[in-house]
Amino acid sequence: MVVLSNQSALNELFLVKTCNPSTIFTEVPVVDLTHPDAKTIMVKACEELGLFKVVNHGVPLEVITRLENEALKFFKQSQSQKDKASPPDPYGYGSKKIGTNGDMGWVEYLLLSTNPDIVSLKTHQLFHQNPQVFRWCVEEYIGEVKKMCCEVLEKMADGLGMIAEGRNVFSRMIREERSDSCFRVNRYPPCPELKEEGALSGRNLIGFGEHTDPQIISVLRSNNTSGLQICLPDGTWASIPPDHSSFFVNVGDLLQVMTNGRFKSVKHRVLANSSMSRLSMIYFGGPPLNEKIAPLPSLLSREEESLYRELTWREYKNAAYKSRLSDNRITLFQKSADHGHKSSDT
Ligand SMILES: C=C1C[C@]23C[C@@]1(O)CC[C@H]2[C@@]12CC[C@H](O)[C@@](C)(C(=O)O1)[C@H]2[C@@H]3C(=O)O
Ligand SMILES: O=C(O)CCC(=O)C(=O)O
Ligand SMILES: [Fe+2]
Repeated sequence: MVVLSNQSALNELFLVKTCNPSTIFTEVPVVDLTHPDAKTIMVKACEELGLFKVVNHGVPLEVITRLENEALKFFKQSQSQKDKASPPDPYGYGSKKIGTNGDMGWVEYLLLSTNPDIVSLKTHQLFHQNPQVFRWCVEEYIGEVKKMCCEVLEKMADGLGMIAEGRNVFSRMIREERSDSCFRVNRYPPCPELKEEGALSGRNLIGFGEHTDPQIISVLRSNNTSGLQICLPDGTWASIPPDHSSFFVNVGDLLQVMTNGRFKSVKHRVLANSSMSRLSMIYFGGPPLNEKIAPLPSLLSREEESLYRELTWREYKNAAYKSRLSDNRITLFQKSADHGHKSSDT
C-alpha cells in the first residue's frame, strides 16, 4: 500500500457521502450450525437479507489464526517485495486497483484461485520468505472453510425442501475438483487523515466499493475492525458489527438465480477506518466453469415463471469480469434483459 502524502490524501476517488454513517445493524441473523433450527433461520435470512452470521462453525481457531498471522507477514513486506506478485490478472497481489475496469479502493489484497485449471504462474512469488508455510496455511484454511460452507449449503437445500434435486444440489458444485472458487485476503490500512477530513465533509473512505458477489456463496471472516456494510431491503446502508470468532455468509448472484430470486444476492461494501486496519479473508464458492446455472425446477411452483435464463458459469464470469464493480450483473441472466444498469446511492 502506497503511503499517503498530505496532498494525495483522501483522493476524491475514494470518498463517498454517507447519509447515515452511524447505522449499526444489530439484528444480523445468527445461525448456530449445531442447532436443529439452523436450516430454517438461514433460509429466512437469505430471503430477507442475503446475509447471516455462523457460530459453532467447527473451523478450528488455530487454523484461522495461523493464516491471519501469515497474511499479516505478507502485507508487512516492503512494497517492492509485494509488487513482485502484481499486477493481479485477476489473481495475485493488488493495491488500490480492484479488477481491471477502473475501480479503486483503500485496500491491498491477495486474490488466489482454487481452480486446478487456473494455475497462477505468480503463485510462488506470493508467498514471502517461507513460501511453503503460507501455502500450507491457505490450503488448510480453505479445506476447513469449504467443509463448513458445504454443510451450510446442504442445510440450505434441506430448508428449501430440495427433495428431487437432493441436499447436495448446491454443495456438489463447490466440492467438485474443478470448482472455480477463489480466495481473497483484503487489508484495509488505517487512514488517520480521515478523522479530520471526514468529520468536516461528512464523507467516508471507500475500502471496497458497493457490489454483489458473482459466485454461489461467500464466506467471510475478519478481524475485529468494523467496515463491512450491507444494503438493506429499504435501500439504506447498515454496518455489520465485526466478530472475529464467527463467519459471515452471503448469498451470491448464482444462488439468487438458482432460487429464482427467492434468495437475495446482497449488495455490500467496505468503509476504511481512521485508526485501525481491517483484515478480511473471503472464500468465494463457485461451480466448475462449464456448469449450467438456471432456476431449479423444484423451486418453481406450477404457475411461477422462471425469471432467469440459463448461462454457464464461464459465460457469466467472463461478462462479470468485464463489468464495473457496482454494475448490476444479474440482469445478464434476466429474461427480459435490460443490461448495463448501474446501482448506486452515492
Ligand atoms: C471490478 C471487478 C472486480 C471483480 C471483477 C469485477 O470486474 C467485477 C466483480 C468483482 C468481484 C467482486 C467479488 C470478489 O471480490 C471478486 C474476486 C469477484 O469474483 O468478483 C471481485 C473481482 C476481482 O476483484 O477481480
Ligand atoms: O473485505 C471485506 O470485508 C469484504 C470484501 C468483499 O466484499 C469482496 O472482496 O468481495
Ligand atoms: Fe464482496
